[in-house]
Amino acid sequence: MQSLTILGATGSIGGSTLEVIRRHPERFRVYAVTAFQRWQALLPICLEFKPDYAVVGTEEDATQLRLKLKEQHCLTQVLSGPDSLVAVASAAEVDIVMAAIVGAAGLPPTLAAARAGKRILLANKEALVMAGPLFMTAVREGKACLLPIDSEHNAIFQCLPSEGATAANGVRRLLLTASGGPFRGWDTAALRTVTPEQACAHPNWVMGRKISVDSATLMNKGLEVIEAHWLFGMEPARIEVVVHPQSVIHSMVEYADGSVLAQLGQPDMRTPIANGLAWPQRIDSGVTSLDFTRLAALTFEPADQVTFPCLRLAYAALAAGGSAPAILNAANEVAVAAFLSGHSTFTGIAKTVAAVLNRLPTVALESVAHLLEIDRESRELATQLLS
Ligand SMILES: NC(=O)C1=CN([C@@H]2O[C@H](COP(=O)(O)OP(=O)(O)OC[C@H]3O[C@@H](n4cnc5c(N)ncnc54)[C@H](OP(=O)(O)O)[C@@H]3O)[C@@H](O)[C@H]2O)C=CC1
Ligand SMILES: CC(=O)[C@@H](O)[C@H](O)COP(=O)(O)O
Ligand SMILES: [Mn+2]
Repeated sequence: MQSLTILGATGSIGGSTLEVIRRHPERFRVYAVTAFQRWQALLPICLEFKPDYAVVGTEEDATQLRLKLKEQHCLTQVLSGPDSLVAVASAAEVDIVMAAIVGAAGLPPTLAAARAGKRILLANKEALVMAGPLFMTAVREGKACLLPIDSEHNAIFQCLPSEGATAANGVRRLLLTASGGPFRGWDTAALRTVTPEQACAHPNWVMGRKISVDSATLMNKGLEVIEAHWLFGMEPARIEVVVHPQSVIHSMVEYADGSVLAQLGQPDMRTPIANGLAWPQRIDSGVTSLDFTRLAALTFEPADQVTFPCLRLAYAALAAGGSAPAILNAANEVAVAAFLSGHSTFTGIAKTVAAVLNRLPTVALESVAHLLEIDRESRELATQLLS
């Protein structure tokens, strides 16, 4: 029996994780679940999975949740705040941590899980993008087992030899597939007036609002290029993006002999989640088979980095190195939040990210404290530019 902490249990990835775990009560028990503001959504999760701990954002919300749980005779203890996230991610009782908080808020508990040597199922790509070398050092030093959950990276992980991606084992390039998002084929003029609802209507995947907007700007693919660089130790020039609107092929690895290995499947996150939970074994995820006789054509095209400059900005930040990916990520988080709350335009996202990257110097990352200071500064500048 393996014991699991689910960071971000009330989100889209959190929900899919619980669906897979529900099928395997003999294999997994839930040690802790966390949410931020939606403590009401944590209540039924606690009642069903009976975790030892539940963590919410504030002590006020914790009091409310405690009351409701007591009424139902549920023994789950309720904690609050960022330190409690770190505690449940690194507790000795925990074997596996699902890192599914959205954004930079997920970094401290995920880093704590790495230092504590846990099996980390990494969905929270922003943590790796902002902290790349610091995070990978923590994984190495903590002897953690880092498994990618992001569908593209999980696909690549499945297509790579067990020693990973290096030129020495004959890997020529990694090919990340991109759906192109809901605005594929649109021009910049049309993008100026799109609404959050349009941007969140992903053609193939049902996901949280922040990642849905990132998919629409192609920043998601940019973050994924940086994520692939750190996960697989692959140089940026050998990480390519190809638009594949059907999202059936989740990514590919090309080898020196010209072979291309691809992972295919339904666009359903329960597949990579089950892969991470059971690796190196395979378990039922609840995902149905692909019916090849009913699949329409699988098509491919280049990404439009002129209309969607975020992908280009991410490649540039990766090339610049040091603090640039953290600045890119922080500015993007602020700009996406402004767009989602109606305070900025869709095209304003790329403009804000570019402006913040232009104004702040790229420096070497010295420590996590230094990184968090850069994150704070970048958010401050992005907020100023948007006001
Ligand atoms: N959804 C998907 O299919 C995929 C997602 N990912 C990545 O996984 C991560 C999660 O995405 P997704 O599930 O879609 O996101 P959601 O918005 O659906 O869920 C986010 C979760 O994080 C919690 N949360 C939000 N802000 C904070 C905070 N400041 N402190 C603590 N917890 C917080 C939320 O709590 P509350 O509910 O209380 O707000 C919720 O549990 C992202 O990094 C995303 O890029 C990667 C690949 C696919
Ligand atoms: C499910 C997943 O991993 C998302 O990151 C998804 O890939 C988004 O799709 P696009 O960014 O390709 O539109
Ligand atoms: Mn992805």
